[in-house]
Amino acid sequence: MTSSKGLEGVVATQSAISSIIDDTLTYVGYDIDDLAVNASFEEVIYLLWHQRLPKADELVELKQQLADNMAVPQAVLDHFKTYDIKHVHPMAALRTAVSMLGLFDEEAEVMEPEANYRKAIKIQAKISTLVTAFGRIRNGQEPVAPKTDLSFAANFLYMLSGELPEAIEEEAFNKALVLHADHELNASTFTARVAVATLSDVYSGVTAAIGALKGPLHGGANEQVMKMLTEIGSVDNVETVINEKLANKEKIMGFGHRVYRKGDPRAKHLRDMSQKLTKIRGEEKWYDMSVKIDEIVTGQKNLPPNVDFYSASVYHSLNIEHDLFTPIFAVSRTSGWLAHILEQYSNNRLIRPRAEYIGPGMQTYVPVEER
Ligand SMILES: CC(=O)SCCNC(=O)CCNC(=O)[C@H](O)C(C)(C)COP(=O)(O)OP(=O)(O)OC[C@H]1O[C@@H](n2cnc3c(N)ncnc32)[C@H](O)[C@@H]1OP(=O)(O)O
Ligand SMILES: O=C([O-])CC(=O)C(=O)O
Repeated sequence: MTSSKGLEGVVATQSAISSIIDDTLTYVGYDIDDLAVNASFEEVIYLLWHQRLPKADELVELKQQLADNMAVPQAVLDHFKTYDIKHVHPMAALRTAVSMLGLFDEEAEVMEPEANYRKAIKIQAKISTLVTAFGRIRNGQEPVAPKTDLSFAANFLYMLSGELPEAIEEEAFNKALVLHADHELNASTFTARVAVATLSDVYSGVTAAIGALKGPLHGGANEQVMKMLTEIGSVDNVETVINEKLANKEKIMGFGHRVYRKGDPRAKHLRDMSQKLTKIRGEEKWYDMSVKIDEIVTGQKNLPPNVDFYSASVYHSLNIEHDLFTPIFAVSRTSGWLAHILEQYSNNRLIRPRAEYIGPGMQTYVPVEER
């Protein structure tokens, strides 16, 4: 038995949700370049969950269902006040909060497809409320109730800041949500599928996925990108700092990918938004620094930026606190996780690979006093 480290190149399941072929990403056959320019996040949610775009009335219905389900139990919000919130990573808080949501859902253990679909709506609707409420409560502010006539993207920004977003902010945030929604069998989606393939419940699947997304080699990289940009501080410092990191064999966050070779097709959309938004904010340095880092890393290492690189300066330009970047990724990717969870249930088999054993051969037990 031989193993593939990190399961590289292993095809572990079939899926009709998204595909990456020759560096082209599609959701249900729609090119991400097309969706990024034209689709609302709500349409993408429907697309991923139903494997087709919604008709007008179906979209209205989904928006209404999401709006109707945004409130979270007060006890879950109160839980944010039971620990030292300023010293807790928001992804850790989100992981626990989503798990807690399951405790208040009387259908949590009901495994009928209709009940699982209802849970998908509830989780997708409530995750925005959780992230924005966390962001406010830790700053001593009260959570802001959603405005049900706003889009998913606008509502998130409204609930976070308490102010209605400008059109360009809503457009940029919607695009970011669309771009992050699904990505074939990435680590967190795989985690979700493994969890529910035991026929565990939907909340367990999403909670497990949040834990996997949190790490800096996956979704956590966007926060680390902003940390790096902040540490570098100015365009003049880029060359020295990046060359030193490369010489020390340090990984540059936001670069490289297990699957893409020529480049991540999502990055250019985020790059364009970063350019636009940093200019509007009068903070072009974040974009300029990012471009220079990109030139060096891509030029020297042939490692193009991934989705996490330019999203950092986009979110920063939307006045979002840096440790909320990964929770925002989770808000979007929840749509993909849920699509994969529903797909896994619909044609389930336990996921249980093998390990190539490399430990000692057969040994004989020796009592503790004789060792
Ligand atoms: C949404 C997402 O999850 S996108 C990915 C987000 N993560 C990051 O941006 C973190 C930085 N990137 C990385 O760590 C990696 O590129 C990953 C985790 C994305 C992919 O990892 P893998 O496919 O396992 O590649 P692996 O880590 O083995 O790297 C292969 C080689 O490229 C190098 N490399 C890969 N990424 C980077 C990087 N960002 N900076 C510098 N070198 C890198 C490795 O050091 C390794 O070099 P070596 O062969 O000389 O040892
Ligand atoms: O697919 C991956 O390995 C990581 C990634 O880009 C994503 O999850 O969006």
